[in-house]
Amino acid sequence: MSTSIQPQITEVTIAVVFGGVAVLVSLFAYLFSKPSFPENAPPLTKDAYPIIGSFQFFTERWDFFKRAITDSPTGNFSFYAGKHPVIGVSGPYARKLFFDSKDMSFGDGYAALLAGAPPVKEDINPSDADRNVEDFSSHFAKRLTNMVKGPQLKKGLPYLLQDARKNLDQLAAEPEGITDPFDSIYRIVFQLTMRTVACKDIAEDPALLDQCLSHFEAVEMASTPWAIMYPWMPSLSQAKRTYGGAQLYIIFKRIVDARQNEGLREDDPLQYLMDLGDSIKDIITFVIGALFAGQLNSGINAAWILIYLAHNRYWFDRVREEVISVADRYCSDSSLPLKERLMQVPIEAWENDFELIDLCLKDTIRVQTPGTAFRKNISGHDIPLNKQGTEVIPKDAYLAYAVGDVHYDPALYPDPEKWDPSRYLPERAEDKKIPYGWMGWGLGRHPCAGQRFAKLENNVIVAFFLAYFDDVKVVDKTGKPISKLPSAERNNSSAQKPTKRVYLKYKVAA
Ligand code: HEM
Repeated sequence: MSTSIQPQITEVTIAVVFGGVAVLVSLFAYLFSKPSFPENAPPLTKDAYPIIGSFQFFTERWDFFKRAITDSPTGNFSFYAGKHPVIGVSGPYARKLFFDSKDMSFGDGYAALLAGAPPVKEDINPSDADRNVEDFSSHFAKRLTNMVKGPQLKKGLPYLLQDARKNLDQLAAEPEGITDPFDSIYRIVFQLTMRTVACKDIAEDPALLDQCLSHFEAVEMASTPWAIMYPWMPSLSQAKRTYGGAQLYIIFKRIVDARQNEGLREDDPLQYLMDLGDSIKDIITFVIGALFAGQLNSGINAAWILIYLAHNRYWFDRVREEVISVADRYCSDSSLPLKERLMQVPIEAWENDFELIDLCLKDTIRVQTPGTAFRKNISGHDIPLNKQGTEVIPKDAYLAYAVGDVHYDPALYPDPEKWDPSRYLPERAEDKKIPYGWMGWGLGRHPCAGQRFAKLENNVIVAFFLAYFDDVKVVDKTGKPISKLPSAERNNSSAQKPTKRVYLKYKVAA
C-alpha cells in the first residue's frame, strides 16, 4: 500500500507547490505590474528602484524634482510612484496645461498620490458606487464654497474673534511667556477651522476639540510612501490612519445621531449638510476632508508668519502700525487697549484692510509651503506636452508639478530662501515677472476654495497676537534667543511642522 500512495503524495505535493508558485507569481504581477510609458512620453528618471519605482519622490521630493528636471532635455520626465505612472512637469507650457486643462482631473490626481484624509467607514448608500472621484471633488468644493461665502464669514466673525481671544488670554496667563506656535497657534487654527467648516459642538468643547486634533494628527502623520504606493498593503501606519479616521467618524456620528434623534438643531456647517439631506457617510467624508484641506496649510503658515515677524523687527513694527491704524479707523476711543478696539473692526476691513499682513502671508506661503500638485489625464487619449507635439502625457497617466519650479526659482525670487514680503510691492513685483509666477492659492481651474476664510483667520490671529503681545522674540526651548531661523524643509511633500522647533517668547502688551 505504501508504495502506491507514495508517488501520489509526491505528485500532489509537486502540484501544490507549482500551483502555489503560479498563484504567487500572478498575484505579484497583478499587484506590482506597472503600465508602460509610450515612446513619446518624457524620458524615465534614473532615480528609481526596481519594482517600487522612484521612492525618492517620497523621501526627498524637491531634490528628486530638481535632478529629474535638470537631466531631462525638456524639463519633463516620467517615473513610477509604486504602480502609478507619473509625468513630472515643469516650465511655462506644461504649467499652463496642468492648471488650465479640463482633461486634467484634480480629484483623481490627489486620490492616488496623496494619502491625506482617512477612509471613512462605509455606510449603506448604494448610489456611492456610481460616483466618480472628479464628481466628488466638485461636490466637495461646492459645499465648502457655500460655507466660506461672505454672509457666512460675516455671521461667524464674532465667534472667530472670541475663539482667538480666549486662546490668546490663555497664552497671556502663561507665567513663562514662551510658546511653541506649532502647538498653540496651530490649535487656534484647528478651532477656527472646526467652527467654520465642521461642527460648533466640537469647536466649543475644549476636551473634544483636543481629542479630534490628536486623531487628526495621528492620521496625518501616518501618511507614508507605502500607504500611497500600495494602499492595499497592511501596515502599522495604515492601521493608525484607519483607527484615527474611525475615531473621528465615531465623534461626528454621535453628534449627528443626537441631533437627529433628539430633534436638536445648531447653526453650523454640520447642520447645513444635514439639512441638504446628505448621507451620514457624505457628511463625515466632507467634514474630515474639509479639516484636512483647511488645517495643515493654514495652521503651519499661521505659526510661521508669527515666527518671521518676531524675527524681523522692521516687518513686526510695520504690521503693528497697520493693526493700530485699522483699529483707529473703526474705534476712536484710544483709551481702550488695542485688543478691545480691534473688536469693533467690521468684516469688510478684516477681509480687505490688512494689506501688509497679506504680503507677509504671501511670502510665508512661498517659502514654507513646499510640495507638489497632482492631476490625472482623464481625456482618454495622449495629450501633447509641447507645441510641436513631440512629447505627450499618456492617457490615464498622473501628473506632478512641484511648486518649487516657480517659488524657489532665483531668477524670479532672488535669494529664494529669504522671507521678504517687499518682493510683492509694485516696484519689485517678483511674482508678476512671468504668467503664473506665484501659485500659493492655486491657479486656473482649481483655485483654493478656502482662500477667503484662510486669509481672514490669518488676519485675525496675526492682528490679535500683535495686539496682545510685544517684545516677541524667537527662542529655543530654554528661552535662549535664536539668531538664525532653521531652513525651510523643501523636501517635504506638503506643509508640515518643522523637525527643528523654534519657540516664541513674548511679553503681554501694556
Ligand atoms: C494658508 C492656507 C492655504 C493655502 C496656502 C492653500 C493652498 C491651496 C492650493 C495651492 C490649492 C490648489 C491645489 C492644486 O491646484 O492642486 C488649494 C485648493 C484647495 N483648498 Fe486651499 N489653501 C489654504 C487654506 C485652505 C482652507 C482653510 C481651506 C478650507 C477650509 C482650503 C480648501 C481648499 C480646497 C477645497 C481646495 C480644492 C479646490 C478645488 O477642488 O477646486 N484651503 N489650496
